[in-house]
Amino acid sequence: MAAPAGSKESGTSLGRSFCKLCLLIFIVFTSLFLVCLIRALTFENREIDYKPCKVTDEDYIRADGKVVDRLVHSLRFKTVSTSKHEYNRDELLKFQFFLKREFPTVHNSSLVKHEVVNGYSLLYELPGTNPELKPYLLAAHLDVVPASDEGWEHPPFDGVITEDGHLYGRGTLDNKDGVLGILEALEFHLKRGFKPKRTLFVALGHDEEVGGDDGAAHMAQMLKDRGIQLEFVIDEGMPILSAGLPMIDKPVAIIGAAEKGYVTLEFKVEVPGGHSSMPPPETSIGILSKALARLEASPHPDLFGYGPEAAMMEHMAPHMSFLGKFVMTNLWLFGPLVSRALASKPATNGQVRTTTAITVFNSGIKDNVLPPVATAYVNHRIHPAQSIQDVIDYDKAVINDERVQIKLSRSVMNREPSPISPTGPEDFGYQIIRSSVKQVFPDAVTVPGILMGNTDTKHYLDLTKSVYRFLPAVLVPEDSKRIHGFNERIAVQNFEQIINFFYHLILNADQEKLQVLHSHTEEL
Ligand SMILES: CCCCCCCC/C=C\CCCCCCCC(=O)N[C@@H](CCCCN)C(=O)O
Ligand SMILES: [Zn+2]
Ligand SMILES: [Zn+2]
Repeated sequence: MAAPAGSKESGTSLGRSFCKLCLLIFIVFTSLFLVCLIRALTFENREIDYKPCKVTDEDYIRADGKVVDRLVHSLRFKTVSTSKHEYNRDELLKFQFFLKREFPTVHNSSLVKHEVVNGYSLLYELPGTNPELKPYLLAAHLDVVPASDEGWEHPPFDGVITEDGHLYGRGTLDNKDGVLGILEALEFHLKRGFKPKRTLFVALGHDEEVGGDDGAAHMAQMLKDRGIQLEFVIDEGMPILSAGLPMIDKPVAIIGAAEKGYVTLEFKVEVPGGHSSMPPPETSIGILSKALARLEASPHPDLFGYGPEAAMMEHMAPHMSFLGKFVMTNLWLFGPLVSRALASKPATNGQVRTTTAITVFNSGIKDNVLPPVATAYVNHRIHPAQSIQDVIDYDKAVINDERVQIKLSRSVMNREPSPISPTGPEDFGYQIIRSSVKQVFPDAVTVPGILMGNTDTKHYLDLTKSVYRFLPAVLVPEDSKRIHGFNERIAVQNFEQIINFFYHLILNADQEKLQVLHSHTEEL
């Protein structure tokens, strides 16, 4: 017969049950710990380091007065794009003539074919001596987003260099650093008699910030019409993060093997107008504002592990502290923790979900008139695991108000997320970029990742599967606010590194095939 509740016997059996539970919990946690420990200890670093090009001290380009002056002068051209087909044509032409004057070897060498495309984009071809080798393409863009002096420590188009060695200006990070970096490296190569074995293209678009339809799209079509397929493309993209990533204290070069999708949705509320002395309970502004507030309060789902972000963290594992390796080689268990860490900052939240940014709100006629229409634009950057339709369906469900009309904005080029480019040990383009990073930034860890922004590479996807978005600007996550924001700036010393990255990339890409330096798997 069961002992009555509260008697001595029931207390003993309760104690026994509690001990069994504690033992079970201990066994489960110990087993989990042992599984994680074994995985961390046996994690195989599959990276292979390849033999980089041989360089000597003369092969290093110094950002001397003239080099820096060229970048400073470039920033002063207000090559601003405002909307599709709307960009400053006069400033683009002035910039174009400046580049022709400042890079005479690039523009006059018999080794270089140079074309002006659709009036303002610049396409260069350096035919290789070995036609068997597939060409590659270096891309950048000449245009910038708008900027006014307000909010800037130094006027955005003055090109001021501060005492701590930072050059301030619109375009220093996005993307005149890329344009001048490529041209400085190419001019240096050509002056030293460089003749490529592998054909090299350089494509400088003039309207990337408004979709690239007039620039990169035309250059891509020209290459397609010539029957050209590319070994790889590298364009602006992710940076080298010198800090800000969990459990790693080395600089991390994130090579964008994919880029998120892009969709801007128009939200509209139309109601009868009228006299503001007899208002309804909610005006069009009130209805739309509440709907948008619901959108901001309901972030799109966390999709950590459904895109390249998990591989990015796993590639960091061999370079982390033991705790970091313990966590990053066991994302099956710690993934939610890592994704929460990434989601905690605007600069890294875009790695784990589709982001939502309310960027435009228009409404109102006069202070005593009820507004008949309220309109807002919301810009989403779409995680590779979602589609434009998924985003629209989610927003509709969150807003859940028939009075709010939702439609695709026609003023911009909406895009699904890109395919994910190969980043394996044998993938030529990815490994060439890795090798070049290591030659200029020997302490940096290189990992594949996803670019949250968008680039002209969407126009080159038919020419190769190997598309990478990377530029070795050395940043911390907080610097992301400077891109398209106030006080965009680059350290002059970092610009010198960018030039040398492209110098080494051009040499490394000119190899016929990868030559293994050593494989980490041999170290185990
Ligand atoms: C663990 C990952 C941490 C990530 C931290 C990243 C910090 C961000 C630093 C650099 C990002 C550079 C982005 C430059 C590429 C974006 C270029 C751009 O502005 N593109 C425009 C194109 C608009 C086209 C119109 N449809 C854009 O994306 O808005
Ligand atoms: Zn850009
Ligand atoms: Zn931009």
